[in-house]
Amino acid sequence: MNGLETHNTNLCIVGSGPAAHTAAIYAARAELNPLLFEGWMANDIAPGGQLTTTTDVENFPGFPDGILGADLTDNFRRQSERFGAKIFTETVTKVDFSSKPFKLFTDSRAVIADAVILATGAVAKRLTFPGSGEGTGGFWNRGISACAVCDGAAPIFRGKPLAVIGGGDSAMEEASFLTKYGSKVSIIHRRDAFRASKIMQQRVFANPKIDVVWNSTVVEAYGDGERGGVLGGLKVKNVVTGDVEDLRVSGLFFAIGHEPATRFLGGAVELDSDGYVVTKAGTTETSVAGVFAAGDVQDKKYRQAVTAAGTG
Ligand SMILES: Cc1cc2nc3c(=O)[nH]c(=O)nc-3n(C[C@H](O)[C@H](O)[C@H](O)COP(=O)(O)OP(=O)(O)OC[C@H]3O[C@@H](n4cnc5c(N)ncnc54)[C@H](O)[C@@H]3O)c2cc1C
Repeated sequence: MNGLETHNTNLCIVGSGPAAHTAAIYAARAELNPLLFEGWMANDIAPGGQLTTTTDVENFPGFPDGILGADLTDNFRRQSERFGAKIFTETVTKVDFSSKPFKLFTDSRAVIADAVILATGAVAKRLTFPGSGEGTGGFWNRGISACAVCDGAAPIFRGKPLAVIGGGDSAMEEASFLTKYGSKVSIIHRRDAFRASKIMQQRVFANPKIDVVWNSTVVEAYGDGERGGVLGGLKVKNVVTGDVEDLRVSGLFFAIGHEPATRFLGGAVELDSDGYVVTKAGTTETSVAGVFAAGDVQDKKYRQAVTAAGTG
């Protein structure tokens, strides 16, 4: 097909996280000979998906001592391969679901598939400022996280002041959740009002462990002199007055939303207003019969490895 190497398959799986690999393990064991495209830095995430961007995963059953995210995804991949799933480290850039069999394209391959499982996940949005990154001088995964539910219970946050950036329902939920662990939680919001639902706001305002830093953005994260390379605090700028204040915290959680990886679909299946694939309630069926969606690409509520694996 147009000079591309062409493959025919019963099932093509797009993605590389727990949803994609669970689907691959089940399909391979059912002798459907699935082809899986794990992407090559698709959405700037390594093959393996979001878990490759974190350290210890402590809430995935079967690993009582926790497991590194990268090791867990390596295990998923090995298990898929063990049962014969064929894995390509390429990103699917285009699809054609207008007729059966379905067609999918990477830069070098075309796939003709009877069925498709979309498991391309989502990306937790992050902010960039001095100290927010990885490596030397940055506190990503050393105090800064984009997932309070995943990381909030870590010992470095216990009994310490914490902060959340955001103003929507997730920010309210994450701040409330973090009060179980932190000594107090500051929500930093760039406006003078939240867009979260009223009930979520009320819960936050009624919680004595939460305070709100209105009209403010974080301009810098700095380290804790005593504890080496972990987060010690933030420089927070009031966008109205221009004043910069110091906020001592041991944890900072971005709760500014996720972006589902659905652009490459070009409208081939129905998406909701936030860009997530719409599935029929209680199933993984999309608007196109024979095309299924699993994991975070169709789930903006639970967004956990175990739920992604469950739908896969
Ligand atoms: C920092 C952080 C820490 C987390 N910690 C935990 C935790 O401790 N416990 C927990 O349960 N959950 C945790 N999560 C959430 C968990 O990682 C996700 O819920 C889960 O990984 C979602 O799995 P998924 O299969 O939907 O896909 P994802 O993990 O989102 O992976 C999908 C992957 O598919 C690939 N892809 C995307 N587009 C294409 C394409 N067009 N072609 C080919 N490949 C493509 C990319 O590599 C992409 O990353 C964490 C998330 C983050 C961001």
